[in-house]
Amino acid sequence: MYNVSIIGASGYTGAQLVELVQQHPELTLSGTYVSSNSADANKPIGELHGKLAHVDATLIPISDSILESLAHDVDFIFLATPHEASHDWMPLLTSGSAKVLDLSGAFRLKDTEVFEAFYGFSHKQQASLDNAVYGLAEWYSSSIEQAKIIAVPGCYPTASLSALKPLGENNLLDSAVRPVINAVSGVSGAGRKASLTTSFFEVSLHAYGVLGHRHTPEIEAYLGTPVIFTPHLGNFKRGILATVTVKLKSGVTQEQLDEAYKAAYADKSIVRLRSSFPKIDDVAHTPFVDLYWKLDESSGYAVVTSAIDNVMKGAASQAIQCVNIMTKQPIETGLVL
Ligand SMILES: NC(=O)C1=CN([C@@H]2O[C@H](COP(=O)(O)OP(=O)(O)OC[C@H]3O[C@@H](n4cnc5c(N)ncnc54)[C@H](OP(=O)(O)O)[C@@H]3O)[C@@H](O)[C@H]2O)C=CC1
Ligand SMILES: CC(=O)N[C@@H](CCC(=O)OP(=O)(O)O)C(=O)O
Repeated sequence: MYNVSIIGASGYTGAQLVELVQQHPELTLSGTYVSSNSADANKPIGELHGKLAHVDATLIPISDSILESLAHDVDFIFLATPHEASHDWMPLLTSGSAKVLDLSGAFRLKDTEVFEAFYGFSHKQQASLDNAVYGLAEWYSSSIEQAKIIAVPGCYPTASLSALKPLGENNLLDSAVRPVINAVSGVSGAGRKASLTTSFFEVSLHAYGVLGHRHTPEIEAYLGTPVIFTPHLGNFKRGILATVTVKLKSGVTQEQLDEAYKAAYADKSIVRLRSSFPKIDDVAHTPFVDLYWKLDESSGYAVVTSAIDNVMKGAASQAIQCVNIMTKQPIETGLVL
C-alpha cells in the first residue's frame, strides 16, 4: 500500500481525489489539507462535500512543518492548489522521498518567459521545473514512471492533445494551417470559490480568454505546432467537449486517419474510440477520453471531437493514472471497475 496526502482537498479536484484514493485498492489516504487560514479548517470533508459524508477525513490547515514532514512521511503528495502555492512549496515538498503530483499549471511550461506572460508571476523554481514531467498519461508513460514531480496537464490541453497528438505524431497535419480548437467547459472548471461569472443566474454559453488563454501555449508546447484555441463556459456542471478542426497534408486518406488513432490508442484503456460524435454525458464522472473524427477528403479538412470530464481526466483521475504508472500497476487501477 502507498500513503498519500492531498493539499487543497476541499476544492473540486481535491475532493474528487479523496473519492478516488478511497476507492483505490493500493492507496491509503493519510491526510487532507487546506490553506493555513482556510474558512474550512478542521471541518470534516463530508460537511463540504456530502458525497464524502462516509469518509473519515478532517481538513487540516497546512503549515511549513507539515509540508516538511509530508516530504518524508508519505509516498505521494497531490497538490490541488492554486498555481502560486504549488510553485512556492515544490522544493520543500520534494526534499524527501515523496513524489509530488501537481494539478496546477505551475510546472507545465518549461519556457519561463511564456509562463510569466500567461500566469502573471515569474517562475523561481528552475530546478523543480527542470525535473517536472508532463503527466499526459497515454503519451509520456516512460518519463512519468521515473519522475519525482508530475505536472498534471490542464483540462482543456488534455482534451485537445488527446485529439491532436495522433495527427501530429504521424506527421499528418498541414503545417501551413493551424488546428482550430473550440472547447466548452462546465463551471466546475473554474473551481469551488464563489464568483459572479460562475453563478447559476449568470452562466450562459460564451467564449472567454479569446486568443490569450494560458492553455494555448501548453497545447502548443506538447503538440509542437501553433494552434487557435477558444474556450467557452457552458451552463452545466462538469465536462469538456472540444471540437478540433484540422487541415491535413495533401492526399491523407480516411484510412490513414483511422489508422493513426487506432495505433495511438490500441492498448490505452482510458481512451475510447467511438463510432459517433461523443457527448459530455458519456464521460461525466468517468476517467475516459472519448474520440471521434470525420474527414472531408476533397478539401483535406477533418473534424475531431474529444469529450472528457474536466475534474476527472482533466485533473484528478489523470493524476491517479500517473500514480498507477509510477507504481507499475495497470493504468485503470481504481478508476474503471
Ligand atoms: N477544476 C478543474 O476542472 C481543474 C482544475 N485544475 C487546477 O487544479 C487546482 C485546483 O483546482 P480546483 O479544485 O478547481 O480549485 P478549488 O478552488 O475548487 O480548490 C482549491 C483548493 O485549494 C485550497 N487553497 C486555496 N488557496 C490556497 C493556498 N494559498 N494554500 C493552500 N491551499 C489553498 C482551497 O481551500 P482553502 O481556500 O479553504 O484553503 C481548496 O481546497 C488549480 O490549480 C486548478 O487550476 C486543473 C485541471 C482542471
Ligand atoms: C471553466 C474554467 O474556468 N476553466 C479553467 C481551466 C481549469 C484548468 O484546467 O485549470 P489549470 O490549467 O489552471 O490547472 C480556466 O479557463 O481557467
